[in-house]
Amino acid sequence: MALPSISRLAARGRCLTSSKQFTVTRAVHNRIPSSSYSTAASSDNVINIVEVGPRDGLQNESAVIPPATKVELINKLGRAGSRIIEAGSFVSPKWVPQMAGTAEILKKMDKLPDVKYQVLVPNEKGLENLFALLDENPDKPLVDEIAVFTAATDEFSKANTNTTVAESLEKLSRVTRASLERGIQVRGYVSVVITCPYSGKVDPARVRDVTKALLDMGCYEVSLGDTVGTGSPTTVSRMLDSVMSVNPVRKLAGHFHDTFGMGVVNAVTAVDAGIRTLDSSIAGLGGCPFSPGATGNVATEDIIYAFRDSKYRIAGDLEALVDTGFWISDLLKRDNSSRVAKAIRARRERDRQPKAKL
Ligand SMILES: CC(C)(COP(=O)([O-])OP(=O)([O-])OC[C@H]1O[C@@H](n2cnc3c(N)ncnc32)[C@H](O)[C@@H]1OP(=O)([O-])[O-])[C@@H](O)C(=O)NCCC(=O)NCCSC(=O)C[C@@](C)(O)CC(=O)[O-]
Repeated sequence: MALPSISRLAARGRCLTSSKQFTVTRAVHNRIPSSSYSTAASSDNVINIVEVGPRDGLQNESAVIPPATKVELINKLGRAGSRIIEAGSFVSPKWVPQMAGTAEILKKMDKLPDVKYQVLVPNEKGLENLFALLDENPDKPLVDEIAVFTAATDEFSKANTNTTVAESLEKLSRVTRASLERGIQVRGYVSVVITCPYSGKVDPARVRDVTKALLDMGCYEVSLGDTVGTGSPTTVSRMLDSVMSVNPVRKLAGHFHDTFGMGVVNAVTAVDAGIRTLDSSIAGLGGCPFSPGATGNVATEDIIYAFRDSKYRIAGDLEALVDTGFWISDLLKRDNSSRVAKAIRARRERDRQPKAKL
């Protein structure tokens, strides 16, 4: 990916990132009673959560979800303390019909000043559509960043975006450059970092190299996706050792699906390895349309609970997030996949029972 101006643009992207550091206000703290939050992203004790529920969580739902519901979900998450929200995607509606209304959602959602909103963009067409929307709405900064995505295997990349990995990196370098030129920072995803649903076990060296290509083209961070959710602490550690041998850990994030119930332990493994950004989905919503059998992301509620009473600080009001998770699960008529949310609801019900007289 040796495009001449990429490293210069990457440097600009980094400056943008630091100029966008958010200031914590008393009002924000007041809204987040159950956990403290600092935006000092360099602090070793802060874990950032990227809430992917409105995008990764909803993209696989077969029933049409009205845009107003998606807007309300995004607003509820922001009010419950989520600080980075993936709000939708500018992918082809023929490929992922559920994401078709993203432009309308961005226009209608509340854009909270202390929340960073990102959208997924697969190619130049998607970026053109996003730029057209931004041009039509010059007074409202609708998004803070985009996310581009590729995979560690050609087989998955073909199924997901109709390109090989090499072709996709070439396309994404153009998308990244154009986005950075417009002052919009870019996050990258690598899918199938442990197992590919089409070709099996994935060589960690492939993940290492694709991650490096995304960082070299100017992504400020790369999220490592266990798309299928087969990872365990051993395989995740092995993959991270390889990726971290050439890529700075502070530019990596963990994105774990919970198919085998390993989402939380894999997230803890990633944090132990030095990663400080985790992707998760409210109520564990989700699944990738091109990863048959995979379930949703690890639940946001479970991640927040896992680090409670630890040295780490994570933004988010757990009780409000539990309410949001049950609200959306009930609307979608699906089971809430968060064990923590279920336990908290059971505790609330017990607390409501009249106490037996001694
Ligand atoms: C990349 C493409 C578009 C290539 O799809 P393609 O069919 O090869 O595209 P094309 O360039 O040949 O264009 C075909 C038609 O689609 C249109 N088109 C082309 N691009 C767009 C666009 N952006 N928005 C709207 N329309 C578009 C284009 O204009 C044309 O329209 P026509 O001339 O036939 O009327 C397609 O494969 C696609 O949209 N794939 C998206 C797949 C997807 O969204 N997957 C889920 C997200 S990734 C994920 O979930 C994993 C992640 C990130 O969460 C991490 C993890 O867990 O691993």
